[in-house]
Amino acid sequence: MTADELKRLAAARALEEVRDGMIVGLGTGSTARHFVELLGERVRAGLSVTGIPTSEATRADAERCGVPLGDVDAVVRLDLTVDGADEIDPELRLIKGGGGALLREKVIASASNRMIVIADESKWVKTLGAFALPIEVVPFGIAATGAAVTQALRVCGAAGPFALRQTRDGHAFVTDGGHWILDARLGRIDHPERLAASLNAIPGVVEHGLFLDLATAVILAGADGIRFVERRGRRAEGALA
Ligand SMILES: O=C(CO)[C@H](O)[C@H](O)COP(=O)(O)O
Repeated sequence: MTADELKRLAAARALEEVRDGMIVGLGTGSTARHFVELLGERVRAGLSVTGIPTSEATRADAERCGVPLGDVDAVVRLDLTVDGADEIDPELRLIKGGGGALLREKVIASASNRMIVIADESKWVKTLGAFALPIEVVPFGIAATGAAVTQALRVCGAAGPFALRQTRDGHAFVTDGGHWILDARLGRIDHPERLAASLNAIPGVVEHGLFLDLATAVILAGADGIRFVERRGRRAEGALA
């Protein structure tokens, strides 16, 4: 099976968690897009849900698939968010933001009673950090913010180079919120909580791709089938080694 087929399998399993009347956060990326498409099929078959998209790209997908959308500015709490991830560790800590939607994804996940992450098994890692950590920053004062990020990474034992994310035509990639992204190639992140706190303390940093204590479950699709991993205590139950 291809990675894309595995992503669709994970998305299909997540659909089983959706109930009539739910307000559902719609993640961003190729795995989340499968979920939106499958949700659209269920809506056409009579399911009633209100979707809250985490990006303009997902909004367009949801509209194309006929998923009814709510007003994010009027929603206080969501029942469930289903989203993809770039890396997932055994404590269900995540790196997200490969698609550049980390800020809205985190806002929506934080306001959700449950966050289910859907992924093919290649996203499961023992230690976070092989995937470059996205750090969303305001363009204003970028040199000073960059220096503060360098210092934060060093203090947290995660020193590594970072680069401004660019579009194919060489311009700075601009997020839906009008910010830029620094992608930090750290190799491994031994202390994600410490690094998250240090980055959060930098005024020019809007958000970062470390999603800690947010995912309540992960649906991993692999060659051996689907694994539903739930986070009950510190370490997830049913986790891979
Ligand atoms: O965080 C994200 C977007 O900001 C995505 O969920 C993450 O990049 C995974 O993407 P994909 O499902 O395409 O592998």
